[in-house]
Amino acid sequence: MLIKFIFRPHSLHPTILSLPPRFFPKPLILSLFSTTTAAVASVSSTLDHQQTLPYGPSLRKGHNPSPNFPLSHPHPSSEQENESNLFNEDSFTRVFDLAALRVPSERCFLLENRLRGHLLNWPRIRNIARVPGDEIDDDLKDLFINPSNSNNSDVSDSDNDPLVALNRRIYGKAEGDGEPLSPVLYRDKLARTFNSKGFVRFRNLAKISRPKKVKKKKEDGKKEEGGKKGGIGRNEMAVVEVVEEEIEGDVSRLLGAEFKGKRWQGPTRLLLLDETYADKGIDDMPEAIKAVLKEYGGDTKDSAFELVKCKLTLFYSYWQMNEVLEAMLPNGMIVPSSFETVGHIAHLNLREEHLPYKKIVAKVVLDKNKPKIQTVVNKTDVIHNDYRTMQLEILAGNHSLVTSVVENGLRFHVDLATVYWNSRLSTERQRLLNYFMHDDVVCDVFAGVGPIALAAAKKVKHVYANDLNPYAVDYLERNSVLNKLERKIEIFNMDGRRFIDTIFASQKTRPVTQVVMNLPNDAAEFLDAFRGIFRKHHKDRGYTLPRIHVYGFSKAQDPEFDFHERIRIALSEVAFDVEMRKVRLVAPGKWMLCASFILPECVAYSKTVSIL
Ligand SMILES: C[S@@+](CC[C@H](N)C(=O)[O-])C[C@H]1O[C@@H](n2cnc3c(N)ncnc32)[C@H](O)[C@@H]1O
Repeated sequence: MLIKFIFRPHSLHPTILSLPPRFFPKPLILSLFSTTTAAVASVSSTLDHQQTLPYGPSLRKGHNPSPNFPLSHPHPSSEQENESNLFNEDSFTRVFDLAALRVPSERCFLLENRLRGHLLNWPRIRNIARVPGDEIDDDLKDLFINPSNSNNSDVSDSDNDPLVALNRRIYGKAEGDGEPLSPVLYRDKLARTFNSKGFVRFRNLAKISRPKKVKKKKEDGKKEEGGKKGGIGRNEMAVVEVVEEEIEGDVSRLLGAEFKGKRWQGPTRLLLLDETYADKGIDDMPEAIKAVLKEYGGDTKDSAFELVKCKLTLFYSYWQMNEVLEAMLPNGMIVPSSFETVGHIAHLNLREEHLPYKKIVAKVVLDKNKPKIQTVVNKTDVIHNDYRTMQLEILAGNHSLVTSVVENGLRFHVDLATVYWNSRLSTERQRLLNYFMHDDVVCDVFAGVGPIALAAAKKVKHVYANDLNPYAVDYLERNSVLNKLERKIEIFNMDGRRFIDTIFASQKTRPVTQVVMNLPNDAAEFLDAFRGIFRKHHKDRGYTLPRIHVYGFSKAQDPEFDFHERIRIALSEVAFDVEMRKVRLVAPGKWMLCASFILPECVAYSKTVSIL
């Protein structure tokens, strides 16, 4: 699978960055800033520049709650660096001050529609936020909204107003408003006062009787992850908090966070307003918002509609790969923002200029693509060995290069250290498969771990597959068993030229109708092996001439013509039709091509053969 690579130079204005100075390599800091401290833009200077910043969330906006959080390893990664020490994730925490409408939960969707265009609308942030204290039990809600409905036997007869009764419980006062009881006595009193169903009504009271759960500290000291999927909540990528004054004698521990004395307003939600309204008062708000407040909120003291200030905190996990890299790589450097994947392995192709930052880049790629990606590698050299295996350096994650890939409905086990695999060719392989018919017999000369051979085996009558690399043959065998295709495929481990001779010379093999030669660097040069393959047969017996699909590279001005020429030379024959197709551009000016043709009769029955 290929994840698109977008190379684009980034140009963070240095004075508005609120990242610690050590994000930048020293020479750059010296050339761009008069002092290193200038690089640490203060919260106020960040805000000063916010007008010039792009709309939407950005690491250059908001403020870092701990701007001086030291980065343990500021500089380009060295070989010894431990992944967890490369940079401090807390440096990427940004707090944004916002305004929000606090509305009753049951109305939030209706109002979300009505206020469209005035809401925050940031990627991956829901406009409707839940905050601690926005929910209450339905039973409690009834009690507050319709006090007269209350049939709670715990409400003392003398207390006609259930709120007063509840207040008594909260403050633990004895009858006659005596001294507050100690929490222990108070709890004891509550326990005795309630019947067995009492705890059902006041679930939080039941909770406080239980010992508090000790949160497990993660080994690496990181914040806990998980929680509600895609939503906003603590320990996730973002959290919303309402900024409000402290209420004296916080009672939330007794009756749950949702009960906040007079401020309690039933189940509510926050509708996060557009960032441009952050500092505005009600009067400065657009008419649509004012209308909602007027219509539903008014001046009623108990109204749940209110304009509140809140803080939206975005953590390291919120930011996308390119945003994090942009902040860390030196100004002007092209940000590597995509990679190829093979199973759990992300395969980078870093440029020379990225190499000093390769570990940082790899860690970000890993962090941002977990759990699918478990290992990040970089290709260190061009492929130039016989087996076409890549020279890879493991940069982050687990060190296993054995992975499993699903292609064309088949599963392949591959070890990138010892065998060839290229996910970019999956479309081409699929195209080739469409060419094959049920009664075909396919011969794959350079089969690798079997992406073409096994997919063909699923469709055609029989397959002969070969590879020179013993590791590839081993995986090809395993993959044939894994996909339950071992009966339809025969596997060989020999040089391609010898394999062609073996298959066509043998009396035992079935007549081959399709030949695949996918070794683009030099497959055309193997074509001479087809000279005289039917030399021992009589032409009139009507042997099927196989269709050959051969791949090749060309850097020529006219790549099709160039490749055609090479095929003609290899077969020593000029008069035959070749279907030529450009597969893909593998490097600037270098094409991969596929030529398909029926082996000319004069070549197959030639009396002169190539020397093996
Ligand atoms: C480009 S890979 C293609 C593998 C497979 N067809 C695929 O699409 O993944 C070429 C394969 O040819 C094998 N090879 C290289 N030289 C060979 C030779 N002389 N004879 C047979 N196989 C060879 C390599 O080991 C490698 O697995």
